[in-house]
Amino acid sequence: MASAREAAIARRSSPKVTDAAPEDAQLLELLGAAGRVADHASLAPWRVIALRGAARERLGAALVEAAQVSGEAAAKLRSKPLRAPLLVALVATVTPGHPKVPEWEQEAVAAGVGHLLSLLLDEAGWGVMWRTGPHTRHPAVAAMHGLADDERLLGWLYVGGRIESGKPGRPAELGGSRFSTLS
Ligand SMILES: Cc1cc2nc3c(=O)[nH]c(=O)nc-3n(C[C@H](O)[C@H](O)[C@H](O)COP(=O)(O)O)c2cc1C
Repeated sequence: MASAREAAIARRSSPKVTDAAPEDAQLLELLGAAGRVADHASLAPWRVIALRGAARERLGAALVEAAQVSGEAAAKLRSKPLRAPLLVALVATVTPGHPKVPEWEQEAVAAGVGHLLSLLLDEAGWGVMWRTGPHTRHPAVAAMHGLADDERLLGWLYVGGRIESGKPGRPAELGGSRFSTLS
């Protein structure tokens, strides 16, 4: 098993994947670990929804409704969710007006779960790519997922069988101005 550091350095996004996908049981196991991110007041302000099969077609239809396009543009948009056999929708379940934990902190926790889940899926050998787009928070897209009023979509992890690209990932070294020390 890779160390957390080794897994982070090895991780890279997979824009193209095969039709293989992890079962719900494996997703649940990995989510148990991903849900261990730091979480102010332990609100667990997140949930995920696995979209498989025809649910991806319903998402495509919701994207077209959101974009108000037709013809070729609609066909292109409708097919986007079909690029992977499994889409893991990442949802921030925000408690508004919490006395200690503002909304941005709750979204940060949900995003942390998304990043850690993406890392764990990558480490388990799956191809993963986090995708969003201009319609991620459109009401039609929220309705397709059955989101409640205080739930916000953070995008989808597109997951499938990994195709080795042979291309190197981004370098792990930090350049320039991303680190400084105050003392
Ligand atoms: C919140 C979020 C949304 C993203 N949305 C998209 C997207 O819609 N389209 C895309 O090509 N990449 C998107 N990305 C970036 C890719 O997932 C990926 O991280 C990037 O291409 C860098 O490649 P790497 O992860 O292999 O270093 C998104 C990443 C994050 C964290």
